[in-house]
Amino acid sequence: MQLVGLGCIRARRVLFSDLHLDLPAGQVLRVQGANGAGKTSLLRMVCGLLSPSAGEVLWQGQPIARLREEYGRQLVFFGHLPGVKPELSALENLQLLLALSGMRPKASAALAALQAAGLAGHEHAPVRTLSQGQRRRAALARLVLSHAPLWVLDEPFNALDQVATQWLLGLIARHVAGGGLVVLTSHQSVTLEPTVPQQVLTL
Ligand SMILES: Nc1ncnc2c1ncn2[C@@H]1O[C@H](COP(=O)(O)OP(=O)(O)OP(=O)(O)O)[C@@H](O)[C@H]1O
Repeated sequence: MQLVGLGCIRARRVLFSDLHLDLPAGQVLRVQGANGAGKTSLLRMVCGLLSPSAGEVLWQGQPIARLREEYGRQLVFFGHLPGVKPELSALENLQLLLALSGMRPKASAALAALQAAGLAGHEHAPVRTLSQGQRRRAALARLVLSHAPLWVLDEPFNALDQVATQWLLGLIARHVAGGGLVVLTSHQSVTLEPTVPQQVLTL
């Protein structure tokens, strides 16, 4: 992925401009900065959810604005809010999230992903009955099954305990080792495994 001369103006305020970055596969880009610096705005641009004020995002050499749905299938976006439906169970939510990205895994695989996310015993409970951290674990479980090469994760460690944090760090390390690309923000001082190639962008 390349960011080419990317600029962002929101509410008449320039958040960043002329941002150039080369992001080869097999690494993590960690975006950091103060509240309101523009981290989420940048992540939304990377996903094609927000149009840049200037410049463009290239994926495999092509502007993402031209790739549209084809690009959407190549990425997983995990936003600030976990995006799970409270009335559905953890299993149903996971199956729904995967179906939206064109995947129909067997129930056994989805159950195994939830168990890997530490939700054994909660697979069939409505998500509204789960804690904040458990809800986020349920939403993050899709990363276990996803084949998308690009993960865009906005504050993925929020509300996660130590065990879940280590689990997610392991998932990220495995994804990157397999040639995936991860763009994430985090206010927590979470340390990626030392083997994970990392770039840091401060806005
Ligand atoms: N929908 C919107 N319309 C107009 N301005 C917005 C909108 N969303 C965010 N902004 C403004 O853009 C700026 C950057 O917001 P953004 O969410 O990208 O920051 P952030 O770095 O992710 O912050 P935080 O660390 O608090 O999550 C803020 O000043 C915010 O007020």
